[in-house]
Amino acid sequence: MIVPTQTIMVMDGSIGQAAESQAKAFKESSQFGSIILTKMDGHARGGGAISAVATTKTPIVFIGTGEHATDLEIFKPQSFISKLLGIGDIQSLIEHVQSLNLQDDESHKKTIENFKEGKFTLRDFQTQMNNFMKMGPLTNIASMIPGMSNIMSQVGEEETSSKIKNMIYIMDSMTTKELDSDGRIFTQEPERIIRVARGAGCTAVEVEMVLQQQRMMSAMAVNAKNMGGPQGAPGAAPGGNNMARMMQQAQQNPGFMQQAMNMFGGAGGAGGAGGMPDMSAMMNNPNMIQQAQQMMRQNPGMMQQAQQMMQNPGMMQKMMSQFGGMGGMGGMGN
Ligand SMILES: Nc1nc2c(ncn2[C@@H]2O[C@H](COP(=O)(O)OP(=O)(O)OP(=O)(O)O)[C@@H](O)[C@H]2O)c(=O)[nH]1
Repeated sequence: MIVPTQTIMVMDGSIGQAAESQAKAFKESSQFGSIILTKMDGHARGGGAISAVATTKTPIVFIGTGEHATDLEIFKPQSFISKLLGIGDIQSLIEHVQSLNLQDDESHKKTIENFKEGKFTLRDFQTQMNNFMKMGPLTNIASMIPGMSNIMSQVGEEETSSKIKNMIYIMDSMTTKELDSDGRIFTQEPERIIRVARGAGCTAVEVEMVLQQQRMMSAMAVNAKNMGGPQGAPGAAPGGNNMARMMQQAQQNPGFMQQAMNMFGGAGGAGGAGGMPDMSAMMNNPNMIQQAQQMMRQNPGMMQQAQQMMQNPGMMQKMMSQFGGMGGMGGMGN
């Protein structure tokens, strides 16, 4: 004979307002002592659970975030409410980024250094993409960032992560010399693009997309440097406080995230997941978001141009055929 010491009600996070009546009925029949709210990894935000908790006066103890037994997390009211209100879960994001210990990562340090000097090489791009993949399932990350979960739901986890992986394969197929360059070497010797495409098992256009994105990032780096900015301030090492400050800024202006994502392609178009490297850089460089914001304010045309470029495959081809004389996106930000 089993004598349970604790009865738990497991409730699907997507149940909505039916949560109240269901919880009430269960409470009356089985007097449960706590609640587990499942499927919080999906689109559901679990708003109905609030009324379930209120009517039954029973706490939520865990949330389910996946299909495995290990995908149970301790329920954190603050995170839950932030997500419910769509303002992102800054605290979890900070903890997550900190848990990666990027400040001890040599290539990450080098990227930050380069960026401060107004440089952003293909290797920096590769580092950023790899870091982004290290952060775990993208939908989990997206749900922590204000305004980003909507965008992710348009593009989809699988599509986004496979695009990022493709970009990584492309950069993995580059030589040391190419990676450490600003990318112009590909403009001067276009046959390199063909070689990389063959190595990565993709088309030359896809390689050119990667190069184009790196050019945009590098234009940002140049702009950031020209504008000066506070990055030279002593103690401005990437870390908790700066992170918090940076994310606060993002939170105050959630539209910016969306703009940034749109700028690099958003849904549709071969540029699809292009927003990712940018997001990653922003998350890892506390000053970047500020500077990017400033830059876009000063140069609103850039955003439009970039958007058009990414959404128009014909334009890509035209650019491809013009290789030689092309200053590319890099010139645009100046
Ligand atoms: N993504 C995700 N899937 C979940 C979560 N919790 C449960 N699932 C999946 O949802 C499906 C249904 O889960 P069950 O535990 O069988 O649900 P149940 O309420 O006992 O179902 P019945 O016995 O049919 O009433 C399974 O495929 C689970 O793996 C979660 O938190 N996230």
